Amino acid sequence: MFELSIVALGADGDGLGHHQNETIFVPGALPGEIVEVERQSPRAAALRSILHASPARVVPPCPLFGACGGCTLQMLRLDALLDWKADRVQQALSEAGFIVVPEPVLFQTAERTRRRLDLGIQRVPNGMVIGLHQRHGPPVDMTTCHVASPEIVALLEPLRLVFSTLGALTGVGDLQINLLATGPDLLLRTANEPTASDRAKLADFARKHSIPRISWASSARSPQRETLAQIAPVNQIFGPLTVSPPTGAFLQATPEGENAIVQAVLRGLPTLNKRDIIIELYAGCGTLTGPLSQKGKVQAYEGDTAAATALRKAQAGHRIDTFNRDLVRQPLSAQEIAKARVVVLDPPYSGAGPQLDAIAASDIADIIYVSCNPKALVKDARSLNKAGYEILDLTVIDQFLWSSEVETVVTFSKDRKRLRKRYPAAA
Ligand SMILES: C[S@@+](CC[C@H](N)C(=O)[O-])C[C@H]1O[C@@H](n2cnc3c(N)ncnc32)[C@H](O)[C@@H]1O
Repeated sequence: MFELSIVALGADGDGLGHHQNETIFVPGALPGEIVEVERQSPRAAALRSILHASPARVVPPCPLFGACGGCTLQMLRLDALLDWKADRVQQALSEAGFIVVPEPVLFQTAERTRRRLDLGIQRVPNGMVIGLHQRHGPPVDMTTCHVASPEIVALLEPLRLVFSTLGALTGVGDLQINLLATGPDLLLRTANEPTASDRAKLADFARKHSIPRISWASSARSPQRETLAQIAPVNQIFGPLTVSPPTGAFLQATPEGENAIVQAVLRGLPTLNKRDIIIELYAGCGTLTGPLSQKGKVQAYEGDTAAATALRKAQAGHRIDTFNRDLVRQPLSAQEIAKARVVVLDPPYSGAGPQLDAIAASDIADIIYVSCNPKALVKDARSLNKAGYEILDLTVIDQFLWSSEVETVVTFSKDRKRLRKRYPAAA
């Protein structure tokens, strides 16, 4: 056991201190605290007692705190959490080489509004556990939750009961819940295929609880999905678009978080006329495509075939052309990009990879980048910095309360007029 001064939070939200020239991570400790810890591994220690507490420390509101892996930062005041997320993003952009990083517009989602959850399922001797996984451990039964929408939490007990009767669920499984405009859309993953009796039970369950669709996929992460029951249409609204998303589709975590992202993207657009082309990369089912189509002609690119098909089906009558294209194997070339007035991209966690090089080389004036990973943002933003772009607008969004996840919308520009207007003192 030894004493440690916590000087910062690491990228995963663990307290970070230095001991005998080594950096040690302490889950549960906050910057400014002096703590007593016990070493668990060369780089990690367990918090044993707090000798001096941070003024930002609060009593975690959820009784599952400490067991459930979902809200590891619930001991931190929410405003301090948002400040930490904003600092991380600003530091990431400085690290990428930007000398001027504007103060971000900040947004934090409300409690109990999460509409998308990936839960673990585990059969136990006296029933079925459904919940978020412990850090590096099994799922913890989600008997209550301070982040998930109450509609989702209310469904968990009936799901435990029906799951405990399924032949396909002999051990562990996964459940993805997307709360769409039309109701909960469920995707169950198990190692074994559902039996005929499982299918009948889940169809009954769908009818009884007004669940529009329940689908199944193999735990082997196969892309193949099977609809077990569909009792009503499945839709989601993205601005002027009504899309029927495929089961398990990507959806922004909260409705307010989605709106904050959309508003930040629209704010980043240059003045457009009707003929101007907006190239949108990593479009998913159209979260941004719908609102963008009210501003210009959108060419939307998405790698997932099911998502691109759903978006294409919804595009009729709107200024949208959807393309199913893998942007790692076949990135848009600099010449293709140069046809647009602006590029909007919302890449996956790993960042934009080779696609970013072509964007940087295209010399397009304005780029709006939506990021869900500050580390990937550093790498991608560095290429844009080297290519001469500056930051016009920055928004930081916390839609994963009490976790280390953070979303960012950055508008990069080379348009001297826009930049002069934004930074008149520098002109
Ligand atoms: C963060 S999501 C954003 C989706 C959408 N913009 C939204 O807000 O709902 C990233 C998207 O990138 C897509 N994607 C991942 N890898 C890709 C690739 N190599 N090529 C094209 N799209 C890809 C995913 O299928 C997913 O829809």
